[in-house]
Amino acid sequence: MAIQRKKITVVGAGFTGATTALMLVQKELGDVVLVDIPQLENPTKGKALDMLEAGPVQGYDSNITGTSNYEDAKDSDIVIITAGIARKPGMSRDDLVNTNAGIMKSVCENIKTYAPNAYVIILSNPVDAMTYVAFKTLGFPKNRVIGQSGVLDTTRYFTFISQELNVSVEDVHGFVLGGHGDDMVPLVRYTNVAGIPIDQLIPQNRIDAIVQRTRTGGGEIVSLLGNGSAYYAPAASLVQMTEAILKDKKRLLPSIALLQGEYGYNDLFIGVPTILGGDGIEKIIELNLTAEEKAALNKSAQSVRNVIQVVEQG
Ligand SMILES: NC(=O)C1=CN([C@@H]2O[C@H](COP(=O)(O)OP(=O)(O)OC[C@H]3O[C@@H](n4cnc5c(N)ncnc54)[C@H](O)[C@@H]3O)[C@@H](O)[C@H]2O)C=CC1
Ligand SMILES: O=C([O-])CC(=O)C(=O)O
Repeated sequence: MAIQRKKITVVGAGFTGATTALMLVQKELGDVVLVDIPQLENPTKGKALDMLEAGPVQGYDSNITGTSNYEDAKDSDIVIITAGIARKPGMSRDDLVNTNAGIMKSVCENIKTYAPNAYVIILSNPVDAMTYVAFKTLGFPKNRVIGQSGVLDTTRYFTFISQELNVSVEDVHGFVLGGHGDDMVPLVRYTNVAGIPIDQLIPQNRIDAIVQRTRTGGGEIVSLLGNGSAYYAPAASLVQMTEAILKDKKRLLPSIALLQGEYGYNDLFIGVPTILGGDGIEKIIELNLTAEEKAALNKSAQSVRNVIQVVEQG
């Protein structure tokens, strides 16, 4: 049988979804189907056609179509869910929970019907809880239901470190653990620049400031934009995760994964280091944490549990 291009569906054709779609075709990771609600079918088709027409200039052959019909997502290899409302200044991500839980359930019912073998990556906020809602609705195995937060939080952390030291972003390594909220845990002890621990390069008070700016990085953008939230770095993060899966790269990237005993948590979706490859989350990496790091992670885990409780009561 002829080799076929991969099929990637992006649900939600707003700021994050449309930007993700463009970055996916720019990298020729597959043909993209952009899905939004029926009331926005024409604008969704229009965005997709506009992106398709950039192909000859940019040199990509990936196809991209817009639709409100989930049948067009049939047999997708990857589904990325960005559907939902975004926060505005003064709101927390958790304020979105009730609206977005309803949207997530309806989207996942369709994905379950039309793309039962897909690897599903969730972006909609509050993303740890939305990944849990998606998992419950889809009924897919846990390796195929993956939330995005840590790649984004980590790329922000790296940006601030590289700016502080005036070094290439390519030389900064490490990651951020925990829920995608202001309690997230940038792991300073595991952060280095070309192998040199950052506490040998940056004074403690500046590290503390970078950690704090990372934790509130999403809010910083929300305040600046005034009417929505970040989309370029979130889209880039989704594309990196998609590429890791489609190319079976076995990248060690932070993902929101279902923990069943790892880090001492049960039945909790939260950000942890994972191996992302051709079978989705192929492994969760368990790190030794100091008492202080574990306490910080416990606090973040409790925040996620509180939001999940709202979902379950609603
Ligand atoms: N996890 C993360 O790191 C990040 C999460 N987000 C979240 O992603 C979500 C999307 O953000 P934006 O794209 O900026 O918002 P947006 O408002 O620009 O786009 C959302 C799109 O979802 C669509 N939509 C709503 N209900 C739908 C349904 N049932 N089926 C299909 N599409 C539906 C809307 O019509 C809209 O076009 C928000 O919840 C935001 O908080 C955003 C950035 C980072
Ligand atoms: O801050 C928001 O609401 C969107 C988001 O999750 C981020 O940019 O980290």
